[in-house]
Formats: sequence, structure tokens, C-alpha cells
Amino acid sequence: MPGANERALEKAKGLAADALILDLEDAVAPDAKEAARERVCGMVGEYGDREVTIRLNGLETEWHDADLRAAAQAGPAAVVVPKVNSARDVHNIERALELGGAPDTTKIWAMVETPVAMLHAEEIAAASERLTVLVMGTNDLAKELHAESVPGRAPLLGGLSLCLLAARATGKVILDGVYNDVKDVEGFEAECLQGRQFGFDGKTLIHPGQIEPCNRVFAPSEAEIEQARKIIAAFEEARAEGRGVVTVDGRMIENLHVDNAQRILALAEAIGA
Ligand SMILES: CC(C)(COP(=O)(O)OP(=O)(O)OC[C@H]1O[C@@H](n2cnc3c(N)ncnc32)[C@H](O)[C@@H]1OP(=O)(O)O)[C@@H](O)C(=O)NCCC(=O)NCCSC(=O)C[C@H](O)C(=O)O
Ligand SMILES: [Mg+2]
Repeated sequence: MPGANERALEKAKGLAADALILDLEDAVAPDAKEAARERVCGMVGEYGDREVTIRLNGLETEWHDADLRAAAQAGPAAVVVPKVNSARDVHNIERALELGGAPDTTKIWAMVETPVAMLHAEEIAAASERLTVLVMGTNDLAKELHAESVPGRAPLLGGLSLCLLAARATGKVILDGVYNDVKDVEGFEAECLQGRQFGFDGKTLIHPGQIEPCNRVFAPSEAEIEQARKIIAAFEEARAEGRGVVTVDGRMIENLHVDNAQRILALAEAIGA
């Protein structure tokens, strides 16, 4: 949410989002940057249990250093850094956080949103243990690619896949990009579903109306939870009888399907908590 929008920052205290990104970058006009920085850094502790992050201005901008120093002192759950293009960028942020006295609990969320970042996704993701999340910047990526905005996002799928591979290969969380048409609920849900089917852990949002459909699409449904329990029970029974493979509803179930079922139950449990 825009760091200059007091109304939105207040409203966010009652919204059912898992994490908040208080933005100092694109959603804040140049002459409002300093006031937004001060306001946002002062509000980090006001959102209860949710992960509160601050999106800094980009590494090459005149505001970046001051944003990073102020955020390091405020100690949010993470600094969200736009247009990260290399492992060296991550190392520079890491060093600046340390020099700025940031607590160890302040992580780095790297926005990957340029062609260079797509090609360096693995080295970015692996660059630091402090980096815990990759965030797709699909608007900037489309702009850089000269791609058109089309349903299904065909022009972006190569980049999305590269970043997903990088996140999974390095054990990091990855969040899908935003959906700009805040009035198009159907199109938004379709894009959430596509993101989930690809393997994204969640989606970044720009409007309160996007929270409920996003939570619904990304959370395991009752039927999925039930199926996961059935798979685990059937496999345990098969194991007790000395078998390593079993069928559930006509489908083959092996160890790896049990791992997936356990992941679904753990996710449902985390959401419940
Ligand atoms: C997109 C918006 C400009 C739309 O704003 P508006 O027309 O005011 O929306 P509504 O009138 O429907 O608002 C209804 C109420 O909800 C509050 N609101 C609106 N947006 C937010 C929000 N993000 N967080 C919290 N609350 C919000 C309004 O204040 C209204 O409240 P009330 O008065 O009580 O009724 C606007 O939604 C907006 O500015 N969204 C965020 C834009 C943003 O953050 N952009 C930067 C991130 S996206 C990005 O950078 C892309 C990435 O880098 C990439 O490359 O892809
Ligand atoms: Mg961007």
C-alpha cells in the first residue's frame, strides 16, 4: 500500500492480508517520498501479528540509501527491494542492513522484474540466507519486454517459470505479481488460480477487494484437505503391510504424493493458526 496514503495505511490494520508491503517506491510521488518514509517507518509496529515489510526505492535512486538506513532502524519483517539484478545487489543490501543496525529478523525480499533478473534468478535467490522471498514485478517485466497485457500472461510465462525454478531450487518463498484491474474480480481470480497452479506461494495485491479471493484460491479447500488425509492414511496402511505403493481413487500413490499431502495439511494448519 502507498506509504503516502494515510487512509490506506490505517485501513490495513483491519484487513485479512498475511503480510503488508508499505511502499516507498512506485506508489509514492517524488515530492512525497520523505514524508512517506517517516510515516511508514513509524508505523511498522502497528499491525499486530502480520509480517510488515517496507518497499524501498530502487538501488540506483537518490532515495535508496536514506530509505535503507531508516528501514534498518525501524526493523520491519523485511525490506522489499525493487529491481534486484544480481547477487552483488543482494550482498550490497545485506551489508547496508548490517551497517544500519537492522535486527537479524529483518529479511530481504527481492523483487525480480527485469530481463536481467530473470536470467540471474538462481544467483539472486541463492545469494544470501537473509533473502527469504522472491517477488515477481510483472508490470516492470512486461514494460522491459515490450510485452502486451493479455489474459493468460503468455508473454511473461518464461520469466515466471525461471523465477519459480530458482525459488524452488534454493528453498525460497516466491510471490506472484499484482493484477492491475482492481474492478475485474473474475480476471483476478483466474490469475490467482494460474499462479497457484504454477506453484507460487501467494500473490501480491494492490486493493482490499483482492484479499478475499486471493486467500480463497491459495488456501487448500476442504476437499483437498480431506484428500490429503486419505492419501496419508492409505499410504500408512500400505506401509504397515510392507507395500511402498498404493492406489487412492484409482490413482497411484507413492512417497512423493505423501510429501505433497503433508505440505497441504501443514499449509492448512498454518492458515488456521
Ligand atoms: C489502485 C488504487 C489507486 C485504487 O484506489 P481507489 O480508487 O481509492 O480504490 P477504492 O475507492 O476502491 O478504495 C476502497 C477503499 O479501500 C482503501 N484502499 C484502496 N487501496 C488500498 C490499499 N492498497 N491498501 C489499503 N486500503 C486501500 C481506500 O482507501 C478505500 O477506503 P475507504 O475510504 O474506507 O472506503 C489503490 O487501491 C492503490 O493505490 N493501490 C495500491 C497501489 C500500489 O501500492 N502500487 C504499488 C505496488 S504495485 C507495483 O509496484 C508493481 C510492481 O513493482 C511491478 O513491477 O509489477
Ligand atoms: Mg515494479
